[in-house]
Amino acid sequence: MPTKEAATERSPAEESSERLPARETWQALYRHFRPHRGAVALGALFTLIGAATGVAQPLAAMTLVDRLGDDESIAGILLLLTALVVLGTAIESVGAYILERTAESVVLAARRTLIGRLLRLRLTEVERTQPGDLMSRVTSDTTLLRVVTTQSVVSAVSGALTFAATIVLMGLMDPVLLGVTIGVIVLIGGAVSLVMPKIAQATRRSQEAVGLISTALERALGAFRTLKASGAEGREAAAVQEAAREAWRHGVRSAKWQSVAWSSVGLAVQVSFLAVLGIGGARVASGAISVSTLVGFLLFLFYLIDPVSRMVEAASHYQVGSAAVARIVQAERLETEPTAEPMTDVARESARGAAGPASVVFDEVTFRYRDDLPHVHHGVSFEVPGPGMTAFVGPSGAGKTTVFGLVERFYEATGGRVLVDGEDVRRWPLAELRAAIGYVEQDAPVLAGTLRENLLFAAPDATEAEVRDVLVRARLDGLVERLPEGLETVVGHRGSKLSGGERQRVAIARALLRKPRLLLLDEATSQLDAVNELALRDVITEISREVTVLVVAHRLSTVTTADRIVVMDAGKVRAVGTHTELVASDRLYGELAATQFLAASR
Ligand SMILES: Nc1ncnc2c1ncn2[C@@H]1O[C@H](COP(=O)(O)OP(=O)(O)OP(=O)(O)O)[C@@H](O)[C@H]1O
Repeated sequence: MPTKEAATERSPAEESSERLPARETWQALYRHFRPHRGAVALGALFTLIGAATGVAQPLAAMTLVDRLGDDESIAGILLLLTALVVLGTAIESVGAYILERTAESVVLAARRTLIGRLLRLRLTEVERTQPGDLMSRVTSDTTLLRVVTTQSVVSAVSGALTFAATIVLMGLMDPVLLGVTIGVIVLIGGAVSLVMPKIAQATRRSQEAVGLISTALERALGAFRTLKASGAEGREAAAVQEAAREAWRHGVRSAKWQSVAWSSVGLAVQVSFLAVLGIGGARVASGAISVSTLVGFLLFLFYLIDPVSRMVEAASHYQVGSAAVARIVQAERLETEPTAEPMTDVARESARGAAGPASVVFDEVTFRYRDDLPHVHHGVSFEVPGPGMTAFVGPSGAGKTTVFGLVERFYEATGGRVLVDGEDVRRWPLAELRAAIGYVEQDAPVLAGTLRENLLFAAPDATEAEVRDVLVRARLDGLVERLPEGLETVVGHRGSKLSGGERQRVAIARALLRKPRLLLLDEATSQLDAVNELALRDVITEISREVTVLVVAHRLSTVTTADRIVVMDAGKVRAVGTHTELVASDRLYGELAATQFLAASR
């Protein structure tokens, strides 16, 4: 089922239905081939030597036939033929191994580049794509590069060379028969060239469908409980199966055209054989050529199957590869975040920790998530000097979480300025900015893996003592003690084996372990029981004496003690003050407080 984004935007999957111009396809394929050209050349050399021994075989066979006619011994020539076969096979198999190995290296390099880029993508780019489709580009499309950048290059080159050599030898034997052969091959070759673009098109569609399978599966498995609770297994399975069927349909279409191309090679040779047999027979009868020449020519003709098939194969692999490379190029073109930015003085000082708790200033910030969407922030301004706790409250959709997204520079303000430590976040090196911040997202994501991996995720160098300390502070020590495997307990996909409250505490512990100068908590304690919530509130209050803490809260009871409360409504700041001040001065806050305290007293 299409999501809101999918309905309004062009995903890379949709873009990939457009073909990459031929020149760009060549360039992209060459980029993948270039680092391995040495290995491919070596593989090609072995293949060529192997093929050369193959070319020598008909010559040896001709000599054998002549000797048979002259009643001479054939033992020597038989030995030579056997040696040629064994040597040719051995050399060719070494060449094949080198090429296969190189092919794997091409795939590895393409995957590494893609993975490196994907994890550095801008959030906006990820939001407008389908993760499943991106995954299939890394896993499935890259595998289609393996053949085209190695085996096909060699096949094309060695095929063309052996084809030329064979044609020359055939021409020397009998130009008339060669003319007949070439005539048939050109006719059938012309037909094959019409088929080639169909292979590319079918492959492209098939790969797009593979992307859809991943997307549909990711959607279903990512919300597995909801899927089951909604009784949607059948419908979702049908959607995935439909995508699988689509992949099959186009895969079969590609296979059909490929088999048409390949069987045309056989057809060309068979037809040539019949033509050569007919015309050659007449020429033998008229004494124009000898029997051995005709036999040799016919052997060469069958030998021609190999180079011609190689060239056809290379051409059809090129079509498959060009479809895959177009999808890879589209993924590579998605915008990434900057990595190496120069450090400004303020950033450098802050990074050293010299600046203590961070300050945050929003100066007339305007923001919208996409150009086609309305603004979410309409001139948001507030100042948060560190340390202390500042709470953001207001109706759902007011733009509170968006404040955090802009501080982390997940998104860039469309107008105004966001300052951290007095420095515009756009002038901060991203890594340094984020190193100063601990962030607990609204739905407290926990990653698959162990509890320890989750805690160390944001601070891989934390010591055991620091981990233990944070466990106590986040009230997780009891849980860890209860679990037979303690910190090594596997928490399941997105922490599905933990309770909602436990997930939140893990997320808080993870953020604390980072020792941030600025802590962003988005509804971080909403799922905790009263006792744990109170305890963690105390911990956070204590932390806020040294660190700047920003919290988004729906339950006002959790933020009444905040040093400062920013009331947001419809993308604007309507008031800033303490709880007591706001109850007296701001109507919206007063209403929120009244409703919530009423609710609490029921
Ligand atoms: N990634 C996004 N892409 C497009 N629109 C978004 C995105 N995230 C949020 N929005 C929209 O921006 C507006 C503000 O969202 P935001 O999450 O900042 O609100 P909030 O005040 O934190 O709400 P809540 O209290 O419900 O969490 C909402 O209308 C929301 O639909």
